Amino acid sequence: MQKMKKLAKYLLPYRFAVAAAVFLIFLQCLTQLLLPDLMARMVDVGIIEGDIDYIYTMGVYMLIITVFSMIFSIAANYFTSKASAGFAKLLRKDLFDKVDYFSLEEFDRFGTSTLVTRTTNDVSQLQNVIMMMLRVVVVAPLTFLGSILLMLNKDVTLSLVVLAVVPLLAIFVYFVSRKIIPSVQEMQNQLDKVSRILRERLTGVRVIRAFNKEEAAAKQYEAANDDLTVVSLKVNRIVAILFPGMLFLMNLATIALLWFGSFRIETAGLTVGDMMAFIQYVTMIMMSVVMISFIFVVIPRAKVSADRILEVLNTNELIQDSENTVLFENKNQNKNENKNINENISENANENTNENANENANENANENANENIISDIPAVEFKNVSFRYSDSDKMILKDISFSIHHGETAALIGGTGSGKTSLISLVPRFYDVADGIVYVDGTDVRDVKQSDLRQKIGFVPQTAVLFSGTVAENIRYGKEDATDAEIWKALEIAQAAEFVENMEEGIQSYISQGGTNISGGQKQRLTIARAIVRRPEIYIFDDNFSALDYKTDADLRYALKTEIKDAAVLIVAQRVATIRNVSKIIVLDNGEIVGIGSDTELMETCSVYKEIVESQSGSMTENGADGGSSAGEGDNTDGDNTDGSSTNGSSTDGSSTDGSSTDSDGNGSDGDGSADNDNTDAEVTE
Ligand SMILES: Nc1ncnc2c1ncn2[C@@H]1O[C@H](COP(=O)(O)OP(=O)(O)OP(=O)(O)O)[C@@H](O)[C@H]1O
Repeated sequence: MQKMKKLAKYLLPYRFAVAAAVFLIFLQCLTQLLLPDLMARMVDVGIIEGDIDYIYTMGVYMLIITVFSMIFSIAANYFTSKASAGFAKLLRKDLFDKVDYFSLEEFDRFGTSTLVTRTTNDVSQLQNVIMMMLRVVVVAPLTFLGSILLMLNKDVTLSLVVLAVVPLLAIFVYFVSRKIIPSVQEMQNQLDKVSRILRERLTGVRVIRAFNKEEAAAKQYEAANDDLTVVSLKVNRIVAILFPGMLFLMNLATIALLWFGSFRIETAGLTVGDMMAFIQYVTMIMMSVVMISFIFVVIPRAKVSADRILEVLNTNELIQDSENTVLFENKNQNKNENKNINENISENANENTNENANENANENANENANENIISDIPAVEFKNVSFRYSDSDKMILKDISFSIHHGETAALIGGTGSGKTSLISLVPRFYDVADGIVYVDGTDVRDVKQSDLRQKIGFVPQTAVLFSGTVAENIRYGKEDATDAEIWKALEIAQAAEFVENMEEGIQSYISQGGTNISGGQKQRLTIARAIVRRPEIYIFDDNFSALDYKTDADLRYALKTEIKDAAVLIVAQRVATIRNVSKIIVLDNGEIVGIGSDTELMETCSVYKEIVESQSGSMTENGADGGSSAGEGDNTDGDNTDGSSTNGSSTDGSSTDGSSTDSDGNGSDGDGSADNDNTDAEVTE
């Protein structure tokens, strides 16, 4: 009941349409009830007594009533449609808004397919039920009671005989409908399953083709489809019993009526017209019982849909803005004040020292400021952070502490599943920590509005996601009012300007759904441009550069470095070569930080890091020895080689040879890459 109340509020704005519909259906129902009596009189007076005028008069009355009935019915349908469609519109909107604010925890819990089915199919189910209920709720009881009263008015004994069948019908309907409810629930779940498999198969079509898995995919879909068919058939079998069963009972009532009616005509003076009216009343009574029983079929379905919808609407997002959110501005103000104070202090201090020393100190300070840290308060700081997903007890991150300042770049490296993506998801507060605190600009991320927090962050997820629309529209996801010039600048930094220029309509070129008409690397670059266009204070890249060839990767990082000097950058990387020049490398192993430092430091102190480096140069050696021809591995090899020669010459002496052996594969582009990389890497070096 509580549930129904919650859903009824969506009908509230359409209460006038509902009231009008109910009133019109009521009128239609009354007109229907008048007809049998008019017909009875027509037969008894007009036909039996041969009064033609009376037949005409009654005929005209009946015609007028029927026309009115039709008008009422059409108008009622208009209002019921208006109310039910409006209800569905509001409900869909609320569902969408709700889901829009779900944190990733809720998406993980529900899954995308069921959220789609709940917002579409389940809402349509409720819409249909409302349409039907508005009619049935008025028609069924009114017809039922009206017919009984009119019948009793004509012949009480005969009425009682006929009415004896009604409880039989009611009991039959009750038992059948009880069987339907669980099957309907199961049917809805199977429908979810089919749509989930369909979605997976369709989005993964390339993988399926590449691995010749069409048959397996078809089999999996077939199995789910079969399950759905089985359970749908089960429901329909019950429905199939229900209606003939009811018709049988209705016919039984009519036979009983004719049998006993004929006696009543002989003995109690029942007229033929009344007998015919009786038959119509019985039909109307049975029809109203059928209508009510139909409710029993539809309501369980609607209940399942309502439950599924309410489950979404009643979900409390695990991540919500706290009641007393603070503004970053305050912090920044403090920060600036602190900065001013520091500047004053250093000015005073400078005045008191000798001039030469002063100049040197200033130069050093400026260099440091330009290259590295801009303010004392870290842009991102993890303090003893532990984290686990809500559906599991296993701690994915354990006691993580590190910080990144504005103007600083840090790289996160570690094996697959070591927790890199989980870690960076905590910065924009996609998830909440289990323990410890994540600070952004010195403020606990739980203390600020999520929108304020995310405004500061340019997050590029691991999987490149583009929406159907133009390149410009996709980039403007990052900044709604970005000018064309800003978009081009972002594209330039993301190394995407060239290929967008070559597209027929430049930034107005259309990207099809999911970005299927551009390459993986191009897609990735557009998502990077989308983050850059908003000029955030913090950039987070989740292993986005591995989809790029090494030259583009290096060019992009160089452009980033020169264009976004003040921002803090956190890069998740798989290819060690791409981050070896970063001064702060954070090594993650099994959810724990096992080393923080520069490449040189880590090579000496961190066995996990050394292992990662060696494993990647190891694969290089194998490639070299085997004359490996994989383009991807070739890229990697070049990368390591370049990096090795520019930063760690001694330790990667071996890779130098590997590099040349890969080049000797005749991979021209690799050769190019390494030449450019030598340059760029030197410049990227922090
Ligand atoms: N939504 C989730 N719910 C439950 N567990 C998850 C979820 N996402 C990831 N995990 C688990 O958390 C662990 C860390 O995963 P994470 O994606 O953070 O690793 P990663 O280092 O980014 O891996 P990769 O380099 O392969 O992207 C894994 O064991 C994974 O199974």
